[in-house]
Amino acid sequence: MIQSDKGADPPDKDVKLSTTTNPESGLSQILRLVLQELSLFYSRDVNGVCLLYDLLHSPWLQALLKVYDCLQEFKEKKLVPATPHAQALSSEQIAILEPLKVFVVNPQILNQYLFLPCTQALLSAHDTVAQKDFEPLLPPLPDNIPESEEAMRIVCLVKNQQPLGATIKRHEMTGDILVARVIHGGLAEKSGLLYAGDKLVEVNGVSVEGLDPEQVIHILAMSRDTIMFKVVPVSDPPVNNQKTVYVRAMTEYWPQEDPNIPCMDAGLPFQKGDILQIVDQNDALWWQARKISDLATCAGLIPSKQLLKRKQREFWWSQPYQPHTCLKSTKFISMEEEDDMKIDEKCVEAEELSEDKDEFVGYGQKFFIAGFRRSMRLCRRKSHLGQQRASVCCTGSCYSAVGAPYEEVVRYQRRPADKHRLIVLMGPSGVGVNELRRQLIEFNPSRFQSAVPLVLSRSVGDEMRSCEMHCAKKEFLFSLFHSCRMLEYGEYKGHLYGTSVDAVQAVLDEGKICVMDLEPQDIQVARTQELKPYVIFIKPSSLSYMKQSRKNAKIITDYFVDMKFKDEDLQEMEDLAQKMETQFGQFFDHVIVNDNLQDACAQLLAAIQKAQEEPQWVPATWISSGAES
Ligand SMILES: Nc1ncnc2c1ncn2[C@@H]1O[C@H](COP(=O)(O)OP(=O)(O)OP(=O)(O)O)[C@@H](O)[C@H]1O
Repeated sequence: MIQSDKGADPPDKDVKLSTTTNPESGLSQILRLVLQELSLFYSRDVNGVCLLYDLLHSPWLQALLKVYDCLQEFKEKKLVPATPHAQALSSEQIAILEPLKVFVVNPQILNQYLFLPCTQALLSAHDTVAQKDFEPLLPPLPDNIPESEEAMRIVCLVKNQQPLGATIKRHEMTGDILVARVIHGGLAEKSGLLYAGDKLVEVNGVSVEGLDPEQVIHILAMSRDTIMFKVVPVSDPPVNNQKTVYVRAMTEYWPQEDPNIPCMDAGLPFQKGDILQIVDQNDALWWQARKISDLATCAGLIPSKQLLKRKQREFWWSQPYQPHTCLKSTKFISMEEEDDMKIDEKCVEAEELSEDKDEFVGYGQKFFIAGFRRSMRLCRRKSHLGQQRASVCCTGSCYSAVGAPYEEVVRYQRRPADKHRLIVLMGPSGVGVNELRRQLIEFNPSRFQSAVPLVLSRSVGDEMRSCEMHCAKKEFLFSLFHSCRMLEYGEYKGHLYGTSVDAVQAVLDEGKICVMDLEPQDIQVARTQELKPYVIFIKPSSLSYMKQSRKNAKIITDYFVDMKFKDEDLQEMEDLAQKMETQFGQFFDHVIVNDNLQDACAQLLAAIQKAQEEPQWVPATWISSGAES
């Protein structure tokens, strides 16, 4: 009754299925064997054997067994009905089975099976398809179809909750109304009957000749249960044989604010960092995509990479002139400039007064965490070096990485033998980045570690003794800046220091997880195949909660050390966090709100575990084909 359309064989994963569906081991084969066996008894006229022989030869049983075999064999394939009345057949069979219970081995099982509601429903559905008994009834085709209309196609779509998923346009020269695009996952695409380029002749029986697209849309909006199109099919329907790609949105897009989108309602809004599945890139200007958080829905229109870049450029030119650090000349710091870069003296003085408090005690021992000083992030921010580095490292890579609107991504799962991913913590000053890092390392020092920074050897003095730092010569430090091997750098107590890629690698080589904090503008240097950083943004909680929870917390400001948070500090923290999210949110793999410190620590541990053990979206350029999951 049900036949295959001779589709492709089921995939390898269905090995079990394919062995059980071998016709040779199917029910038909069993029946053949039984018949052979019975024929031996037939001549001896064993009681009831004749009856059984006839029963097994009956066409209804043959047909039912064939249904069973087909269902087994073509579970994965497109099915077509082989008989128009499976239901009647099953009732007939139930009636015949009843008096034959004595002869047929276990007829009750077949009986029960046929009575199951799901079997009944299946047979009913089968018959509906076989008899083409669809609702609603289509109006009959007119008898007098002129010769010239032979190439027309009548398409009837039943309206449901789904969008129609097609856009129309008027041909500039001919004025014809054409299907402009068919959106993936919409009603039109699922019907397989409408294609971009089809010319609309009638909608719901109304000729569209001379109408505006808006008027056609109005007719469509008025239709109730069904929409009937009469179309002249496009001679060469477009074929989408492009591979589906996944991208991370590096910018945001709001169709409602874009007057150039061909159809606002079909637009897909997205935010920085959203992962998009791009299903159609046939149009050079407008791609079709879905968010991976919503793959079941109809796709939407998004600007293509080229179009979005153009929009970005236009936006850039429309803004008032602002000097860009990337445009500054590339030069290195002279000794005099080094002196100019001295940290705020008041800050140094205050820090030195509180020197002892920079030591952390774990398990009853003095415990120095490499690169960890509470004042470091503040000092780094005060440094002029950040700008210098921007000019060193931005040649080429800066614009392309920051400016690319979409970044192709793939799923990556770290294999147990691979090095750990670098964990980068980021957040506004005072939010608790160092506190969380400290707690993490203290919790499990054999698993988590910071990278040991380098410091200019000539400047190491007594005041640096409490920090774990490696001394380096100026030429060496600068060669690292030059080659972008310095992840971050700044001043500490007036001394030039930096954390190199090699310092991170040294931690990773020990099989540990390297945890470091970075300023958002430094993230590009760390985003390499080598380090595969996982960026966790630490976000402040609500102002009211912060006022309560940070009552006894201490911060370092420009002028004071170990000062209590003032309301304006908390407000500043919130504003800065917002700016960071707006500007750099696309780089955040995970966000933790630092409400309760213990909760935040637990979340941090869980996030790090996920980063190392579970598949994550990473830039495609980080992954060689062998490593992709
Ligand atoms: N969830 C929290 N609840 C209460 N206090 C907290 C919490 N998180 C951090 N703190 C406290 O807030 C103060 C500032 O934290 P921390 O030094 O870690 O900030 P930071 O983000 O590293 O900023 P900076 O680098 O400028 O010092 C510390 O006293 C810390 O103990």
